Amino acid sequence: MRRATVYRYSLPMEAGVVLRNQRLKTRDGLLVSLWQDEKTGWGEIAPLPGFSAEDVTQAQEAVKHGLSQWMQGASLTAVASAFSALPSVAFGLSCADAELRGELPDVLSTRCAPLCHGDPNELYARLGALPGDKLAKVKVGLYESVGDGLNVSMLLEALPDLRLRLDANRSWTLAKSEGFARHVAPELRSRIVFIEEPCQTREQSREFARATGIAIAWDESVRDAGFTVQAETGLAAIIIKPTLTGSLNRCRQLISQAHAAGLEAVISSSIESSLGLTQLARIAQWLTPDAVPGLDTLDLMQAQLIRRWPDSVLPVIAEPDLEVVWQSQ
Ligand SMILES: O=C(O)CCC(=O)C1=CC=C[C@@H](O)[C@@H]1C(=O)O
Ligand SMILES: [Mg+2]
Repeated sequence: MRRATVYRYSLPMEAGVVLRNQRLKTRDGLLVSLWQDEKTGWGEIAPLPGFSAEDVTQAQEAVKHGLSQWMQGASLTAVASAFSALPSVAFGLSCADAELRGELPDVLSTRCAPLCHGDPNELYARLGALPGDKLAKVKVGLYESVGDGLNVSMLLEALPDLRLRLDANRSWTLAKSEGFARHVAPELRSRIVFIEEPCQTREQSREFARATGIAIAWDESVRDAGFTVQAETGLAAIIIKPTLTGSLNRCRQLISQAHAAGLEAVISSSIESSLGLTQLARIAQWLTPDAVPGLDTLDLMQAQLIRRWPDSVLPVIAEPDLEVVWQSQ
């Protein structure tokens, strides 16, 4: 016996969440809940506006189609993998599949690299209180690159055991990236674990790494057509955002390729709800246990969905309060 339900959600975001120049007032997506032989599996399908090619309506049509095939006996692993052109659908269905098959371990560590923002005193206190290896992430490239350099230096000087990941989202010209580096003393640079996509082109980012000795990581590039995982001088990591990438199998393939090339593979959020984030934390613990994932995005939302992120005080919306948009017969 098989049963499937698809829910649609719309979660209010904190005011001021801006993604690629677009204000995100609500985070909209789908949840699937599957049942087979006394087992349940959940998955979240949440195309990210400005990043995903598909939108929620397209995803919903595809999910209904895929789940109808599953109801008729198709393997969900195969159904999920067939949606390579709709990565959010492939990822969500493959998570539900992995839960149904008992493949996705339950162990959940909430350790992730905190995103640095807000009042500097509060931030220093928060970072100072991080247990063990202190690793955090700073977004750069939104304002003047010189200011970014000064800010990053201040943080590294204030907390001598802090290491930082930076993310510029391809926003700098080479000249701007040089402006940043000029204000980060060479002795501080080794504590920048990497900077994600500093420049507008990959070639400029490589040049930045060569000129400054600061390691880089590919994020957007991983989703570019024709991208292949390769070791390169100055390249430390690839960032994998499963909702934008595809099925768990596709993510596992990228992770293995990265590890074989001596690169770190970092699982990162595409601003999923607490349900998707807890699954990403479990995936990270399972497939990339040595890399701290980038999952500090729950507080951008005003509520959690179905499963609670340990320690979060945000209210949780339960299953009966969700809108059902499709159910198997
Ligand atoms: O990677 C993380 O630590 C958190 C996720 C994160 O930074 C992002 C998620 C989604 C869209 C982006 O604005 C941003 C990124 O650029 O990596
Ligand atoms: Mg990034």
